[in-house]
Amino acid sequence: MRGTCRLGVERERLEGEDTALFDVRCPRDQEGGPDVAHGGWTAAVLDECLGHVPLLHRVLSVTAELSVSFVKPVPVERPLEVRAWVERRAGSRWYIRGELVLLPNRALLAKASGIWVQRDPAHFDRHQRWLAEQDAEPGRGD
Ligand SMILES: CCCCCCCCCCCCCC(=O)SCCNC(=O)CCNC(=O)[C@H](O)C(C)(C)COP(=O)(O)OP(=O)(O)OC[C@H]1O[C@@H](n2cnc3c(N)ncnc32)[C@H](O)[C@@H]1OP(=O)(O)O
Repeated sequence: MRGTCRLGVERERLEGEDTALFDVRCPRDQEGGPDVAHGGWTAAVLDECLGHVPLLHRVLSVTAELSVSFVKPVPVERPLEVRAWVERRAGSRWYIRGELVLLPNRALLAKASGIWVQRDPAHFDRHQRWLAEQDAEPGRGD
């Protein structure tokens, strides 16, 4: 699959059954320090890539938990790669891990693990109904 996204994911592909590879480049406008990515970009791109693993299996899911280790500063506008793989599945939960590396040497920059929960296509419609209830009853909070 080819394309671009605002996070700088340029290409994604499955490698075997349970691993996906993503060509990534941090856009200059995601800079958080001189020539390095904002940590929010690193977390977002790992969320995006790890969350695509169920999608590549035609399963819709949302992120329930995400943990990120920032190992090294991430340079902007350099070729990077994310490798994401399924650690295990339990019920509707997908436990997924991933790493962000600097090409060509594959030096580790960040790693992540998280839980994605399978949803049906009505997920966002239910959310809109919940939001309308919130608007109808300000102060309720549940
Ligand atoms: C998705 C449909 C999309 C359609 C359009 C396509 C667009 C393209 C795709 C776009 C993609 C965009 C993607 C994005 O941008 S995702 C954006 C960031 N994430 C979110 O917005 C998620 C917000 N949270 C929720 O919606 C709910 O809290 C969820 C859905 C996560 C759980 O809600 P709820 O609690 O009501 O669900 P349930 O009671 O039925 O439990 C279900 C299962 O989940 C397990 N569990 C729950 N919480 C946790 C947790 N924290 N850790 C571990 N596990 C947890 C639970 O044990 C159970 O497991 P099992 O017993 O079944 O095994």
